[in-house]
Amino acid sequence: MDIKTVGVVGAGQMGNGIAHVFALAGFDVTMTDISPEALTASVDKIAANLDRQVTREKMTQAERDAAMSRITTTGTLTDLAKLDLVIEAATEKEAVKHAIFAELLPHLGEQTILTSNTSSISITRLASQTDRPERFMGFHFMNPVPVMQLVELIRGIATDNATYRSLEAVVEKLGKTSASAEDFPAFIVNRILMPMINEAIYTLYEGVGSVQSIDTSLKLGANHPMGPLELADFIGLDTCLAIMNVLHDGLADTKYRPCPLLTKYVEAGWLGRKTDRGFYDYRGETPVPTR
Ligand SMILES: CC(=O)CC(=O)SCCNC(=O)CCNC(=O)[C@H](O)C(C)(C)COP(=O)(O)OP(=O)(O)OC[C@H]1O[C@@H](n2cnc3c(N)ncnc32)[C@H](O)[C@@H]1OP(=O)(O)O
Ligand SMILES: NC(=O)C1=CN([C@@H]2O[C@H](COP(=O)(O)OP(=O)(O)OC[C@H]3O[C@@H](n4cnc5c(N)ncnc54)[C@H](OP(=O)(O)O)[C@@H]3O)[C@@H](O)[C@H]2O)C=CC1
Repeated sequence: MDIKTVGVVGAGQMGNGIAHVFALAGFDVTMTDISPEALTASVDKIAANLDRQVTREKMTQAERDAAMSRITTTGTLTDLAKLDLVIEAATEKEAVKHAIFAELLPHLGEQTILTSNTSSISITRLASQTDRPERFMGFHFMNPVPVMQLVELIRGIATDNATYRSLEAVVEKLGKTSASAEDFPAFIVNRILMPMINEAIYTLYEGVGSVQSIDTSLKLGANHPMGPLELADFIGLDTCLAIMNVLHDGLADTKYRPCPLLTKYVEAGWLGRKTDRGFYDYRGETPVPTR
């Protein structure tokens, strides 16, 4: 299927990055969110990111304006129903995703490909709740979407080849690289990355190092662009905890036990950058470690 029109559900950090790269690649994008404020903030963020790319001469003003003109927003989820491709990028909670699909499905175009940007949840289980498991896939972008090269493609048990090939072609058109992952908890990137982040939080919890020493160690000792605690704040601690819970429940191995300190931060509502506080406090001019 030749995909031209794309719907994005959820205008958080991933939704806005996804809309950004699709609009820039020439797709018409419609975004929706339950929060009108999130939609406005998302469009502002895309505009600011594109402006920076113009300033740094990565694109022309005309390309920036054309990309912005391809993005529309709506508060009505069913406005996305007749598009070629829908990408669900709402909060990492299975019940939220099911509710979105349940509302959308009665209106969804027969040929529309439905995908989820989930970081960890079973694609087969999500697909089984829809009327189109053969045209349902995991379509996993990395954060920040405009910068990261990889997109994981995850087939559910029933996904057909035509759907897989359509999404492979879309990734190519975005100028990104796809990697195929089987449908097991957290797929490839997060199966490996998230236990590393969780272990960094245990290292903090057990007093082996401070926030600063743990992040400095991995940045300068392993050449990671961000320390694991800085990265956890960047991803969102609620998302990190949700992924660890999927790994723990899905693989039934205690090595995936979420660190109690991670749970405590989430319970406090300290979710990282998006709430201005996590392992660092972002309310001042420079981030200050909270432990
Ligand atoms: C949880 C999941 O399900 C899966 C995941 O996504 S896991 C998370 C994966 N992501 C990572 O591991 C990110 C690790 N961090 C990094 O790679 C880097 O720190 C970074 C790319 C985010 C920033 O790099 P940096 O060198 O410190 O910053 P900086 O020089 O300011 O930025 C580099 C470029 O990225 C752009 N950029 C940085 N942050 C951005 C953002 N949030 N949105 C858009 N563009 C951004 C900058 O504009 C700059 O672009 P140009 O090269 O065109 O000028
Ligand atoms: N953060 C990351 O690094 C990555 C995340 N992902 C995945 O992408 C998805 C989104 O994550 P992320 O962008 O970080 O999360 P955010 O918390 O930044 O954004 C989620 C957005 O979805 C909105 N939302 C919640 N319920 C609904 C609904 N029923 N309909 C429409 N919108 C809704 C939220 O609104 P409100 O705030 O009002 O609840 C919020 O604006 C998750 O599945 C996550 O696992 C994938 C790759 C990387």
